[in-house]
Amino acid sequence: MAHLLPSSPGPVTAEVLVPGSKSETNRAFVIAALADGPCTVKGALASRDSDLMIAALRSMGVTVEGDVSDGLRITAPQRFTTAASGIDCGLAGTVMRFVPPVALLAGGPTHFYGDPHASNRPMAGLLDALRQLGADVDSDRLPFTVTPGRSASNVVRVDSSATSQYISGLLLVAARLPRGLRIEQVGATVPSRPHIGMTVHMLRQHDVHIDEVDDNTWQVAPGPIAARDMTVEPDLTNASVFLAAAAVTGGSVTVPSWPAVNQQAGGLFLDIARRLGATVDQDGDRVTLHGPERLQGIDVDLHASSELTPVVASLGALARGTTRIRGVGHIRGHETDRLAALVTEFTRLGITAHETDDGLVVEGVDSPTDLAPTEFETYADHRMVHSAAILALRVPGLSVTDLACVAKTMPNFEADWLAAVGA
Ligand SMILES: O=C(O)C1=C[C@@H](OP(=O)(O)O)[C@@H](O)[C@H](O)C1
Ligand SMILES: C=C(OP(=O)(O)O)C(=O)O
Repeated sequence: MAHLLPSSPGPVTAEVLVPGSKSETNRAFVIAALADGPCTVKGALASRDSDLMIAALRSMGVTVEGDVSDGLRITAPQRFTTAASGIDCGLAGTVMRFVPPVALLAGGPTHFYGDPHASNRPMAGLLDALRQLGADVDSDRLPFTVTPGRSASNVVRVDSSATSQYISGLLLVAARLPRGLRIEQVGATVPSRPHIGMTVHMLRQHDVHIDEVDDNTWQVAPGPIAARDMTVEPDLTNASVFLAAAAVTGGSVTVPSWPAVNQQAGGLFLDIARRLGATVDQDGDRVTLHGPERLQGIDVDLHASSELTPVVASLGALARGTTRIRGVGHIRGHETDRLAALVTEFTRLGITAHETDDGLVVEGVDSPTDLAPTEFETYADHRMVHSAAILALRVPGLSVTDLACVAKTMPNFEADWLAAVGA
Protein backbone atom coordinates (compact mmCIF):
# COMPACT_ATOMS: atom_id res chain seq x y z
CA MET A 1 0.00 0.00 0.00
CA ALA A 2 1.35 3.42 -0.92
CA HIS A 3 2.04 5.86 1.92
CA LEU A 4 1.89 9.55 1.14
CA LEU A 5 4.80 11.48 2.59
CA PRO A 6 4.31 15.02 3.91
CA SER A 7 5.45 18.05 1.96
CA SER A 8 6.38 21.31 3.62
CA PRO A 9 5.23 24.59 2.16
CA GLY A 10 7.49 26.52 4.54
CA PRO A 11 10.71 26.15 6.53
CA VAL A 12 10.83 23.16 8.89
CA THR A 13 11.61 24.22 12.46
CA ALA A 14 11.94 21.45 15.01
CA GLU A 15 13.87 19.87 17.83
CA VAL A 16 14.27 16.11 17.47
CA LEU A 17 15.64 13.63 20.00
CA VAL A 18 16.79 10.69 17.91
CA PRO A 19 16.89 7.13 19.26
CA GLY A 20 20.06 5.19 20.07
CA SER A 21 22.68 4.23 17.53
CA LYS A 22 22.06 0.90 15.83
CA SER A 23 25.78 0.31 15.43
CA GLU A 24 26.60 1.02 19.07
CA THR A 25 23.59 -0.90 20.36
CA ASN A 26 24.43 -4.12 18.56
CA ARG A 27 28.12 -3.85 19.48
CA ALA A 28 27.18 -3.22 23.11
CA PHE A 29 24.96 -6.32 23.13
CA VAL A 30 27.72 -8.55 21.69
CA ILE A 31 30.37 -7.14 24.02
CA ALA A 32 28.09 -7.69 27.03
CA ALA A 33 27.36 -11.24 25.84
CA LEU A 34 31.10 -11.97 25.78
CA ALA A 35 32.02 -10.13 28.99
CA ASP A 36 33.22 -11.66 32.26
CA GLY A 37 30.12 -10.55 34.21
CA PRO A 38 26.72 -8.90 33.79
CA CYS A 39 26.59 -5.52 31.99
CA THR A 40 23.74 -3.01 31.83
CA VAL A 41 23.17 -1.29 28.49
CA LYS A 42 21.31 2.03 28.70
CA GLY A 43 19.96 4.13 25.83
CA ALA A 44 19.84 1.11 23.51
CA LEU A 45 17.88 1.29 20.30
CA ALA A 46 14.63 -0.69 20.18
CA SER A 47 14.27 -1.73 16.56
CA ARG A 48 14.13 -4.76 14.29
CA ASP A 49 17.93 -5.01 14.02
CA SER A 50 18.47 -4.80 17.77
CA ASP A 51 15.60 -7.23 18.47
CA LEU A 52 17.20 -9.69 16.06
CA MET A 53 20.51 -9.32 17.89
CA ILE A 54 18.89 -9.95 21.28
CA ALA A 55 17.05 -13.00 19.93
CA ALA A 56 20.28 -14.35 18.39
CA LEU A 57 22.25 -13.98 21.61
CA ARG A 58 19.44 -15.42 23.74
CA SER A 59 19.24 -18.47 21.52
CA MET A 60 22.96 -19.03 22.15
CA GLY A 61 22.47 -19.02 25.91
CA VAL A 62 22.91 -15.33 26.76
CA THR A 63 20.55 -13.90 29.40
CA VAL A 64 18.89 -10.59 28.55
CA GLU A 65 16.68 -9.07 31.25
CA GLY A 66 14.79 -5.82 31.72
CA ASP A 67 13.69 -3.43 29.02
CA VAL A 68 15.26 -0.85 26.82
CA SER A 69 13.76 2.14 28.64
CA ASP A 70 15.32 1.21 32.01
CA GLY A 71 18.41 -0.52 30.68
CA LEU A 72 18.97 -4.10 29.60
CA ARG A 73 20.92 -6.41 31.87
CA ILE A 74 22.96 -8.85 29.78
CA THR A 75 24.81 -11.85 31.18
CA ALA A 76 27.12 -14.16 29.25
CA PRO A 77 26.45 -17.89 29.43
CA GLN A 78 28.90 -20.33 31.02
CA ARG A 79 29.19 -21.81 27.57
CA PHE A 80 27.56 -20.67 24.32
CA THR A 81 24.95 -23.15 23.12
CA THR A 82 23.98 -24.07 19.59
CA ALA A 83 20.82 -22.18 18.70
CA ALA A 84 18.23 -24.97 18.37
CA SER A 85 16.11 -23.35 15.67
CA GLY A 86 18.86 -21.35 14.01
CA ILE A 87 19.55 -17.64 14.02
CA ASP A 88 17.42 -15.20 12.06
CA CYS A 89 19.63 -12.39 10.73
CA GLY A 90 16.74 -10.55 9.04
CA LEU A 91 18.45 -8.01 6.82
CA ALA A 92 20.79 -6.85 9.59
CA GLY A 93 24.44 -6.61 8.57
CA THR A 94 25.45 -6.38 12.23
CA VAL A 95 23.72 -9.68 13.05
CA MET A 96 24.94 -11.61 10.00
CA ARG A 97 28.56 -10.38 10.44
CA PHE A 98 28.90 -10.13 14.27
CA VAL A 99 27.19 -13.33 15.44
CA PRO A 100 28.86 -16.03 13.27
CA PRO A 101 32.25 -15.32 14.89
CA VAL A 102 30.59 -15.82 18.30
CA ALA A 103 29.40 -19.22 17.02
CA LEU A 104 33.08 -20.27 17.12
CA LEU A 105 32.59 -20.44 20.90
CA ALA A 106 29.53 -22.73 20.71
CA GLY A 107 29.75 -26.45 21.32
CA GLY A 108 28.34 -27.46 17.91
CA PRO A 109 26.84 -26.24 14.63
CA THR A 110 24.87 -22.98 14.44
CA HIS A 111 22.57 -22.32 11.50
CA PHE A 112 22.06 -18.76 10.19
CA TYR A 113 19.30 -17.56 7.87
CA GLY A 114 17.69 -14.25 6.93
CA ASP A 115 15.29 -12.28 4.73
CA PRO A 116 15.26 -13.22 1.03
CA HIS A 117 17.46 -10.27 0.08
CA ALA A 118 19.94 -11.07 2.87
CA SER A 119 21.34 -13.83 0.66
CA ASN A 120 22.58 -11.12 -1.73
CA ARG A 121 24.63 -9.40 0.96
CA PRO A 122 28.36 -10.22 0.97
CA MET A 123 29.42 -12.86 3.50
CA ALA A 124 32.22 -14.78 1.77
CA GLY A 125 35.17 -12.85 3.26
CA LEU A 126 33.98 -13.39 6.83
CA LEU A 127 33.07 -17.05 6.31
CA ASP A 128 36.45 -17.66 4.74
CA ALA A 129 38.06 -16.13 7.85
CA LEU A 130 36.03 -18.47 10.07
CA ARG A 131 37.29 -21.43 8.01
CA GLN A 132 40.85 -20.19 8.58
CA LEU A 133 40.01 -20.42 12.28
CA GLY A 134 39.11 -24.09 11.95
CA ALA A 135 35.35 -23.84 11.37
CA ASP A 136 33.43 -25.74 8.76
CA VAL A 137 31.02 -23.45 6.90
CA ASP A 138 28.76 -24.97 4.27
CA SER A 139 28.06 -21.95 2.02
CA ASP A 140 29.40 -18.53 1.09
CA ARG A 141 26.15 -16.68 1.64
CA LEU A 142 23.05 -16.88 3.83
CA PRO A 143 21.72 -19.37 4.76
CA PHE A 144 24.77 -21.20 6.16
CA THR A 145 25.86 -23.32 9.12
CA VAL A 146 29.02 -22.67 11.14
CA THR A 147 30.53 -25.70 12.87
CA PRO A 148 33.53 -24.77 15.00
CA GLY A 149 36.64 -26.92 14.79
CA ARG A 150 40.19 -26.97 16.06
CA SER A 151 42.10 -23.92 14.88
CA ALA A 152 45.52 -24.32 13.36
CA SER A 153 46.23 -20.62 13.45
CA ASN A 154 45.40 -17.39 15.23
CA VAL A 155 45.96 -15.30 12.10
CA VAL A 156 43.28 -14.54 9.53
CA ARG A 157 43.73 -12.90 6.18
CA VAL A 158 40.46 -11.28 5.16
CA ASP A 159 39.36 -9.22 2.17
CA SER A 160 37.14 -6.60 3.79
CA SER A 161 36.59 -4.40 0.74
CA ALA A 162 32.90 -5.41 0.60
CA THR A 163 32.12 -4.30 4.15
CA SER A 164 33.93 -3.09 7.26
CA GLN A 165 31.67 -5.40 9.27
CA TYR A 166 33.91 -8.42 8.62
CA ILE A 167 36.70 -6.73 10.60
CA SER A 168 34.34 -5.55 13.34
CA GLY A 169 32.84 -9.04 13.73
CA LEU A 170 36.25 -10.66 14.05
CA LEU A 171 37.50 -7.99 16.47
CA LEU A 172 34.49 -8.44 18.75
CA VAL A 173 35.21 -12.12 19.44
CA ALA A 174 39.01 -11.97 19.10
CA ALA A 175 39.97 -11.63 22.79
CA ARG A 176 37.86 -14.68 23.65
CA LEU A 177 39.75 -16.97 21.28
CA PRO A 178 42.38 -19.10 23.05
CA ARG A 179 45.32 -17.32 21.46
CA GLY A 180 43.69 -14.02 20.58
CA LEU A 181 43.68 -13.02 16.93
CA ARG A 182 45.74 -11.22 14.33
CA ILE A 183 43.58 -9.83 11.51
CA GLU A 184 45.31 -8.97 8.24
CA GLN A 185 43.09 -7.09 5.81
CA VAL A 186 44.15 -7.96 2.27
CA GLY A 187 41.45 -6.21 0.20
CA ALA A 188 42.14 -3.09 -1.86
CA THR A 189 40.43 -0.75 0.59
CA VAL A 190 38.02 -0.94 3.55
CA PRO A 191 34.85 1.20 3.55
CA SER A 192 33.18 2.76 6.58
CA ARG A 193 36.38 2.95 8.66
CA PRO A 194 34.75 4.89 11.52
CA HIS A 195 32.70 1.77 12.23
CA ILE A 196 35.90 -0.20 12.84
CA GLY A 197 37.09 2.68 15.03
CA MET A 198 33.87 2.37 17.02
CA THR A 199 34.47 -1.36 17.54
CA VAL A 200 38.06 -0.82 18.68
CA HIS A 201 37.06 2.07 20.96
CA MET A 202 34.24 0.13 22.62
CA LEU A 203 36.38 -3.00 23.14
CA ARG A 204 39.17 -0.92 24.69
CA GLN A 205 36.63 0.43 27.17
CA HIS A 206 36.33 -3.21 28.29
CA ASP A 207 40.07 -3.65 28.71
CA VAL A 208 40.59 -5.55 25.48
CA HIS A 209 44.14 -5.05 24.29
CA ILE A 210 44.14 -4.20 20.58
CA ASP A 211 47.27 -3.16 18.73
CA GLU A 212 46.49 -1.39 15.46
CA VAL A 213 49.74 -2.48 13.88
CA ASP A 214 49.07 -0.55 10.67
CA ASP A 215 46.02 0.50 8.64
CA ASN A 216 45.30 -3.11 7.71
CA THR A 217 46.48 -5.15 10.68
CA TRP A 218 44.91 -5.60 14.10
CA GLN A 219 46.51 -7.74 16.82
CA VAL A 220 44.17 -8.64 19.68
CA ALA A 221 45.56 -10.21 22.86
CA PRO A 222 43.63 -13.11 24.41
CA GLY A 223 41.92 -12.32 27.69
CA PRO A 224 38.66 -11.50 29.41
CA ILE A 225 36.35 -8.76 28.21
CA ALA A 226 35.71 -6.70 31.33
CA ALA A 227 32.08 -6.34 32.32
CA ARG A 228 31.14 -2.63 32.38
CA ASP A 229 27.88 -0.82 31.94
CA MET A 230 27.39 1.03 28.66
CA THR A 231 25.32 3.97 27.48
CA VAL A 232 24.44 4.18 23.80
CA GLU A 233 24.63 7.55 21.99
CA PRO A 234 21.87 8.86 19.68
CA ASP A 235 22.16 7.57 16.10
CA LEU A 236 23.81 10.39 14.15
CA THR A 237 23.12 8.84 10.73
CA ASN A 238 19.43 8.78 11.57
CA ALA A 239 19.78 12.33 12.95
CA SER A 240 20.99 13.43 9.51
CA VAL A 241 17.54 12.71 8.04
CA PHE A 242 15.94 15.27 10.36
CA LEU A 243 18.72 17.80 9.89
CA ALA A 244 18.21 17.38 6.13
CA ALA A 245 14.61 18.55 6.54
CA ALA A 246 15.96 21.94 7.60
CA ALA A 247 18.57 21.89 4.84
CA VAL A 248 16.03 21.55 2.01
CA THR A 249 13.40 23.95 3.38
CA GLY A 250 15.55 26.81 4.65
CA GLY A 251 14.50 25.84 8.16
CA SER A 252 16.26 25.06 11.45
CA VAL A 253 16.41 21.66 13.13
CA THR A 254 18.10 21.02 16.47
CA VAL A 255 19.30 17.62 17.66
CA PRO A 256 20.04 17.56 21.42
CA SER A 257 22.44 15.13 23.13
CA TRP A 258 24.86 15.20 20.20
CA PRO A 259 28.06 13.60 21.54
CA ALA A 260 30.87 16.16 21.11
CA VAL A 261 33.42 13.41 20.54
CA ASN A 262 32.09 10.31 18.87
CA GLN A 263 33.06 7.38 16.68
CA GLN A 264 29.97 7.51 14.49
CA ALA A 265 30.23 7.82 10.71
CA GLY A 266 27.00 9.84 10.86
CA GLY A 267 28.89 12.57 12.72
CA LEU A 268 30.61 13.36 9.41
CA PHE A 269 27.28 14.65 8.10
CA LEU A 270 27.80 18.06 9.70
CA ASP A 271 30.78 18.89 7.49
CA ILE A 272 28.99 17.57 4.42
CA ALA A 273 25.98 19.77 5.21
CA ARG A 274 28.26 22.80 5.58
CA ARG A 275 29.79 22.08 2.18
CA LEU A 276 26.26 21.95 0.71
CA GLY A 277 25.70 25.46 2.04
CA ALA A 278 23.96 24.83 5.36
CA THR A 279 25.05 26.56 8.57
CA VAL A 280 25.66 24.26 11.51
CA ASP A 281 25.91 25.56 15.08
CA GLN A 282 27.12 23.44 17.96
CA ASP A 283 26.18 24.78 21.37
CA GLY A 284 27.34 22.30 23.99
CA ASP A 285 25.63 19.06 23.09
CA ARG A 286 23.01 20.75 20.88
CA VAL A 287 23.52 20.77 17.14
CA THR A 288 21.37 23.05 15.00
CA LEU A 289 21.35 23.03 11.23
CA HIS A 290 20.03 26.11 9.39
CA GLY A 291 19.17 25.58 5.75
CA PRO A 292 20.20 28.14 3.13
CA GLU A 293 17.86 29.57 0.52
CA ARG A 294 19.21 26.97 -1.91
CA LEU A 295 21.75 24.20 -1.36
CA GLN A 296 24.77 23.98 -3.64
CA GLY A 297 25.76 20.67 -5.25
CA ILE A 298 29.07 19.12 -4.17
CA ASP A 299 31.63 16.51 -5.16
CA VAL A 300 31.99 14.33 -2.08
CA ASP A 301 33.73 11.10 -1.10
CA LEU A 302 31.50 9.11 1.27
CA HIS A 303 33.81 6.10 1.55
CA ALA A 304 34.02 6.61 5.33
CA SER A 305 30.33 7.33 5.82
CA SER A 306 28.61 5.40 3.06
CA GLU A 307 25.37 4.91 4.98
CA LEU A 308 24.77 8.66 4.47
CA THR A 309 24.50 8.19 0.68
CA PRO A 310 20.67 8.11 0.37
CA VAL A 311 20.35 11.34 2.39
CA VAL A 312 23.16 13.14 0.55
CA ALA A 313 21.74 12.02 -2.82
CA SER A 314 18.39 13.62 -1.96
CA LEU A 315 20.08 16.81 -0.82
CA GLY A 316 21.97 16.84 -4.13
CA ALA A 317 18.73 16.42 -6.06
CA LEU A 318 17.37 19.56 -4.39
CA ALA A 319 20.60 21.56 -4.70
CA ARG A 320 21.77 23.89 -7.46
CA GLY A 321 24.08 22.15 -9.94
CA THR A 322 25.61 18.70 -9.92
CA THR A 323 26.33 16.46 -6.94
CA ARG A 324 28.83 13.66 -7.36
CA ILE A 325 29.15 10.99 -4.64
CA ARG A 326 32.30 8.85 -4.77
CA GLY A 327 33.80 5.95 -2.85
CA VAL A 328 30.60 3.99 -2.22
CA GLY A 329 30.63 1.17 -4.79
CA HIS A 330 30.22 -1.34 -1.97
CA ILE A 331 26.73 -0.07 -1.08
CA ARG A 332 25.50 -2.20 -3.98
CA GLY A 333 25.69 -4.85 -1.21
CA HIS A 334 23.72 -2.93 1.44
CA GLU A 335 20.03 -3.59 2.27
CA THR A 336 19.45 -3.33 -1.48
CA ASP A 337 21.72 -2.26 -4.33
CA ARG A 338 21.44 1.35 -3.19
CA LEU A 339 23.11 2.87 -6.24
CA ALA A 340 20.69 1.15 -8.63
CA ALA A 341 17.72 1.83 -6.36
CA LEU A 342 18.45 5.56 -6.02
CA VAL A 343 19.06 6.03 -9.75
CA THR A 344 15.91 4.08 -10.69
CA GLU A 345 13.64 5.97 -8.29
CA PHE A 346 15.16 9.40 -8.97
CA THR A 347 14.84 8.84 -12.71
CA ARG A 348 11.23 7.75 -12.38
CA LEU A 349 10.56 11.00 -10.54
CA GLY A 350 12.21 13.06 -13.28
CA ILE A 351 15.53 13.73 -11.55
CA THR A 352 18.59 13.21 -13.77
CA ALA A 353 20.92 10.71 -12.08
CA HIS A 354 23.32 7.98 -13.11
CA GLU A 355 25.61 5.43 -11.52
CA THR A 356 29.37 5.54 -11.77
CA ASP A 357 31.80 2.73 -10.89
CA ASP A 358 31.99 3.88 -7.29
CA GLY A 359 29.00 6.12 -6.76
CA LEU A 360 26.39 8.43 -8.22
CA VAL A 361 25.94 11.66 -10.13
CA VAL A 362 22.75 13.62 -9.42
CA GLU A 363 21.65 16.80 -11.21
CA GLY A 364 19.88 19.30 -8.98
CA VAL A 365 16.28 20.11 -9.92
CA ASP A 366 15.36 23.77 -10.40
CA SER A 367 11.64 23.47 -9.65
CA PRO A 368 10.91 20.40 -7.54
CA THR A 369 7.19 21.20 -7.54
CA ASP A 370 7.18 20.57 -11.31
CA LEU A 371 8.27 16.95 -10.85
CA ALA A 372 5.55 14.37 -11.42
CA PRO A 373 5.15 12.77 -7.98
CA THR A 374 5.44 9.00 -8.12
CA GLU A 375 5.33 6.02 -5.87
CA PHE A 376 8.92 5.65 -4.68
CA GLU A 377 9.92 1.96 -4.37
CA THR A 378 11.76 1.31 -1.08
CA TYR A 379 13.22 -2.16 -1.76
CA ALA A 380 12.76 -3.06 1.96
CA ASP A 381 15.46 -0.46 2.69
CA HIS A 382 14.89 1.96 5.56
CA ARG A 383 17.26 4.51 4.06
CA MET A 384 15.28 4.59 0.79
CA VAL A 385 12.34 5.82 2.90
CA HIS A 386 14.59 8.52 4.38
CA SER A 387 15.68 9.56 0.90
CA ALA A 388 12.07 9.80 -0.30
CA ALA A 389 10.91 11.64 2.83
CA ILE A 390 13.46 14.41 2.24
CA LEU A 391 12.47 14.78 -1.42
CA ALA A 392 8.77 14.76 -0.55
CA LEU A 393 9.14 17.91 1.52
CA ARG A 394 9.64 19.74 -1.79
CA VAL A 395 7.72 17.37 -4.11
CA PRO A 396 4.09 17.35 -2.96
CA GLY A 397 2.32 14.07 -3.61
CA LEU A 398 5.35 11.76 -3.36
CA SER A 399 4.58 8.43 -1.71
CA VAL A 400 6.55 5.29 -0.80
CA THR A 401 5.54 1.72 -1.51
CA ASP A 402 6.41 0.52 1.99
CA LEU A 403 6.95 2.45 5.18
CA ALA A 404 7.25 -0.51 7.55
CA CYS A 405 10.89 -1.15 6.62
CA VAL A 406 11.91 1.90 8.72
CA ALA A 407 11.53 -0.45 11.73
CA LYS A 408 15.03 -1.73 10.91
CA THR A 409 16.53 1.20 12.82
CA MET A 410 13.75 3.73 13.61
CA PRO A 411 10.34 2.14 14.28
CA ASN A 412 8.88 5.53 15.26
CA PHE A 413 10.11 7.28 12.15
CA GLU A 414 6.66 8.13 10.78
CA ALA A 415 5.41 9.78 13.98
CA ASP A 416 8.71 11.56 14.63
CA TRP A 417 8.89 12.79 11.04
CA LEU A 418 5.31 14.07 11.02
CA ALA A 419 5.95 15.88 14.29
CA ALA A 420 9.22 17.37 13.04
CA VAL A 421 7.95 18.63 9.69
CA GLY A 422 4.74 19.93 11.24
CA ALA A 423 2.39 17.79 9.17
O1 LIG B 1 29.34 -1.93 11.64
C1 LIG B 1 28.34 -1.23 11.50
O2 LIG B 1 27.57 -0.97 12.45
C2 LIG B 1 28.04 -0.66 10.17
C3 LIG B 1 29.04 -0.59 9.23
C4 LIG B 1 28.82 -0.02 7.88
O3 LIG B 1 28.73 -1.09 6.97
P1 LIG B 1 29.64 -1.16 5.63
O4 LIG B 1 31.04 -1.27 6.06
O5 LIG B 1 29.09 -2.37 4.95
O6 LIG B 1 29.35 0.11 4.89
C5 LIG B 1 27.56 0.83 7.83
O7 LIG B 1 27.29 1.21 6.51
C6 LIG B 1 26.39 0.06 8.44
O8 LIG B 1 25.22 0.82 8.36
C7 LIG B 1 26.67 -0.21 9.90
C1 LIG C 1 24.07 -0.63 5.71
C2 LIG C 1 23.22 -0.53 6.74
O1 LIG C 1 22.88 -1.51 7.62
P1 LIG C 1 23.52 -2.90 8.05
O2 LIG C 1 23.91 -2.73 9.48
O3 LIG C 1 22.42 -3.88 7.86
O4 LIG C 1 24.70 -3.16 7.15
C3 LIG C 1 22.51 0.74 7.02
O5 LIG C 1 21.83 0.81 8.06
O6 LIG C 1 22.62 1.69 6.22
